[in-house]
Amino acid sequence: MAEDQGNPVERTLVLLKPDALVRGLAGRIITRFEEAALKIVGTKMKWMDEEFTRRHYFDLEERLGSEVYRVTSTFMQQGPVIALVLEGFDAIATVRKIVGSTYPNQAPAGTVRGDFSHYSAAGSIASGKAVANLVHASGNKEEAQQEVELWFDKDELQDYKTLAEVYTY
Ligand SMILES: Nc1ncnc2c1ncn2[C@@H]1O[C@H](COP(=O)(O)OP(=O)(O)OP(=O)(O)O)[C@@H](O)[C@H]1O
Repeated sequence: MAEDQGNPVERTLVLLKPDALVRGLAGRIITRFEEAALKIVGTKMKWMDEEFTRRHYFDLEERLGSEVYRVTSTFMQQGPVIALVLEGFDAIATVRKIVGSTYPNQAPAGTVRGDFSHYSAAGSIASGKAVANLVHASGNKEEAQQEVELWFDKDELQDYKTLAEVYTY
């Protein structure tokens, strides 16, 4: 895969957050990405600690304040996460579209967050909790590159062809 009408092949990072795993939704969420012909090129399971959470969400405190950072950091360390690197045309925007907006109560039906969750920022922060929104997905090119590098060594990423690439593109 090189380019599709000007759309470049991109790699993006997805985390299935602890709420996705404890609810047994990992397989169903991964299926949504596979159904959209996104290719899994890297995967691992990790229980994040404070230091790694800070590295992943390095700008969250500055962007959204210390309370949001505190609840999000606690939430992300409640259980293991599954990290995926997905590859495809326009993968960064495509994955964000499949995932839906940050606050599940605003995410349309048909998106992962809209279908499997319903929390709002206001309700969550009022009860001292993070927005349990099941997935993290890189927001833009720069973030995707930083996050893939943070989570994966080069030799942990695989190069192979899917049937869609062989037969469709
Ligand atoms: N107001 C809030 N109250 C509680 N938790 C919040 C709030 N805003 C954001 N969060 C948590 O912080 C995470 C990071 O927020 P960010 O603005 O980066 O959204 P996002 O890019 O959609 O989410 P993510 O980075 O997890 O993909 C959110 O996914 C959510 O879990």
